Amino acid sequence: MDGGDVVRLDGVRKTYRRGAQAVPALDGVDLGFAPGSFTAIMGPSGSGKSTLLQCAAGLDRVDEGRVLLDGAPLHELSERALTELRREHMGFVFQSFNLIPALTARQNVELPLRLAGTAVDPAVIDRGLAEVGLAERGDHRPAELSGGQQQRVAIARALATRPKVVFADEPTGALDSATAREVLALLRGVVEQHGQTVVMVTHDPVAASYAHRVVFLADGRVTGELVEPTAEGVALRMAALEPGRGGAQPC
Ligand SMILES: Nc1ncnc2c1ncn2[C@@H]1O[C@H](COP(=O)(O)OP(=O)(O)OP(=O)(O)O)[C@@H](O)[C@H]1O
Repeated sequence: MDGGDVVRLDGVRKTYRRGAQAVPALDGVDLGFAPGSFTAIMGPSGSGKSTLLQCAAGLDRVDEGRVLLDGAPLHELSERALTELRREHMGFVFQSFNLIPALTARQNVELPLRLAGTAVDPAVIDRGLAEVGLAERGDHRPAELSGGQQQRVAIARALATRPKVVFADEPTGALDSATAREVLALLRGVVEQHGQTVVMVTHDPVAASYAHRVVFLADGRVTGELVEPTAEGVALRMAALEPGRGGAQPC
């Protein structure tokens, strides 16, 4: 981690209120994502993974600390400036694809460019669809595509503006394992071919093994990381973070 990180979190704290109760979701997180890196965020349920992604993307405000995108402090920007910055420099991929049902695959991929007021070059959209293996499917609506194909459209859409960083929240959570592997290989390929930066939250050790690095969270803190992870190595770390989930422990 250094000053060249695309995204940096420094001393980030975030506490939610549930009635009179304070729920600390992030409890002093220092983390950087280097250009061209693919990072998986893992941890037990409630450990703060989604909150970390939301804060890193400026979708949620931090209580303490700083979030920097290419050195620009997100926490100091107005909502309007944040929205514009997200449109231009961030891509998002979700578990449930979040495509617009009434639009074709091509129109879905074009959407971030249109929202950002950028001219749409049909050749660029063709290339984007071809890159995700959907050159022939541009005119199909989401309902006419399989789950894996829909997620490929979502990846092409996330990359349309050539963003600095793509945030993926459980991108394979709704896919069968063979399709999930294809989508993950595609994501890793994108990182390697275009030097894109991807930050992915996942529960799945196999999904995490496609990343260059896995960061483990527990109780809102970073508890460790694995570089060039294997699925087995990740599963072992997760078992240590989730006592009682392995089945061997007495009830
Ligand atoms: N909007 C909210 N209001 C109140 N508490 C919240 C809110 N969002 C998250 N929390 C709490 O903050 C903590 C961290 O939640 P978060 O969703 O970031 O965890 P997570 O690791 O993504 O969990 P999961 O794997 O179950 O999705 C949890 O205790 C959660 O209940």
